[in-house]
Amino acid sequence: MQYVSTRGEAPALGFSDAVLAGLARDGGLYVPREWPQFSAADIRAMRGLAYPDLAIRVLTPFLGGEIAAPVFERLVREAYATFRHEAVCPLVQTGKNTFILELFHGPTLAFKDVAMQLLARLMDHVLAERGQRATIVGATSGDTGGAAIDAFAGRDRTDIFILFPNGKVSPVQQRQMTTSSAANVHALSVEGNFDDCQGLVKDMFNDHAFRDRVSLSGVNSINWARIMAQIVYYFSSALSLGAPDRPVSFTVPTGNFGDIFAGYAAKRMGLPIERLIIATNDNDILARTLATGEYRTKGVFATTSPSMDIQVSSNFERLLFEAAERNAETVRRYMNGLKQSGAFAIEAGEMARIRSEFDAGRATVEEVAATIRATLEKSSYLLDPHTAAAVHVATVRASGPVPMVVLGTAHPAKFPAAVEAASGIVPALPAWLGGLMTADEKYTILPSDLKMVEDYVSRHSRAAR
Ligand SMILES: Cc1ncc(COP(=O)(O)O)c(C=O)c1O
Ligand SMILES: N[C@@H](CCOP(=O)(O)O)C(=O)O
Repeated sequence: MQYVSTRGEAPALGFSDAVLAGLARDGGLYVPREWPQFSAADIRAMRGLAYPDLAIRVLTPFLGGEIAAPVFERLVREAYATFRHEAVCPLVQTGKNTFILELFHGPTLAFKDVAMQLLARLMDHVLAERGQRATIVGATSGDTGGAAIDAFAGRDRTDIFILFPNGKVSPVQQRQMTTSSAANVHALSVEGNFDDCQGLVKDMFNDHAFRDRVSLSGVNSINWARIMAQIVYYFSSALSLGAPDRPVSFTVPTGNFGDIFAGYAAKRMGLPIERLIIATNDNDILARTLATGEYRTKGVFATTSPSMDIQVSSNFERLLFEAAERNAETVRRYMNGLKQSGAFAIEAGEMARIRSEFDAGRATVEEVAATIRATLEKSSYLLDPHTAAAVHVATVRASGPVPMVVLGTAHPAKFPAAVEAASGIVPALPAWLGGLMTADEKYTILPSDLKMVEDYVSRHSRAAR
């Protein structure tokens, strides 16, 4: 299996190189050259598999034989042994034909753990085999950072630098990043918003001299392995609801478009998915794009679902590549438009292809709060604000007999203030995180300035030459 860049000007790479590369050298994102295919019979044969066994079955074709089967199996089993629920990602029924796929039973209570626990082990393995070290940078609007720090803390072959927007993440999210005592962990509070943090990360990758000097790797969903690992839970939930003999739809709380792109990938691999519904908060660039055919950035609003406070939705580039029938020149043109004027218009044929697979809707802060209240009253189920945004959109958009699965992307205890304001209930952190709110914090505040961030990373990375 080879991986190609959405911008067509970087070399195609094998699996291990694509995982270490993160962003392609032409600024594009890696995607598999072709989608592995599972027939209905293959999918039927997956019924009843435990989550790690299913992950091994679904993900092995992506490895291109580069990781020995027993090694991969061990890494997968270790990754999902960190989850506190036996099913890893359980499916909970909340209405007649509606389900929440709970993705928050990992160490940091967000769906990011599902991919990050595996990615850290894969990277460690590849680096150890090559006798190399890497410098990892990541941008977070709150959840990726904590998950990455948990997964990489104490790993000798990597130093990890997480950029989060100063004052714009929840206190629980911040402490999950700032209370690690591991020497290889660096939490950087950037004076800006998430898009600034993500822009800095991409600029570091596009500064090739810096990139090579520190052996840069990334753990955001620009890294193919993040998307790859997230494909598995689309299979697990659809199988529980009768796949391949019964189609399923998904509504996904969306920011950087990684999670829902994993659903698109599952569909391309043969999983019978009827609709993929993008749910945004007030930062509704993707809902507007689906409605108008134009991707146009505007200011970012702070909402009660901060992890989705995003304008530049990285993985939408992967969908554009597919919608343009893998024409990298079209993707380059769109991305140049985005860089120069903050906008680009998507051609009609491409928009039609996107609309044939996706719907989109948004939930305002008030609608999120009302949904938390209503779901508690109706189903005795306490939602976090991100999942609530998706439940609202699913309720407005879904109809018909096809089961609707909403991705439950975070535990409500990560956002106690918003959940309490909406429901009157203060969700408690699980016992294993009991000391989080009193532990000492350690972080560095930096301006949103490429040179200053690069200097900091260079000075603190053991991989820097
Ligand atoms: C809790 C939560 N829900 C939803 C999202 C959006 O996911 P994605 O960025 O993959 O679209 C995020 C951030 O990524 C998140 O942390
Ligand atoms: N919402 C994310 C933003 C980064 O997304 P990623 O999936 O590309 O890592 C977060 O919580 O940090």
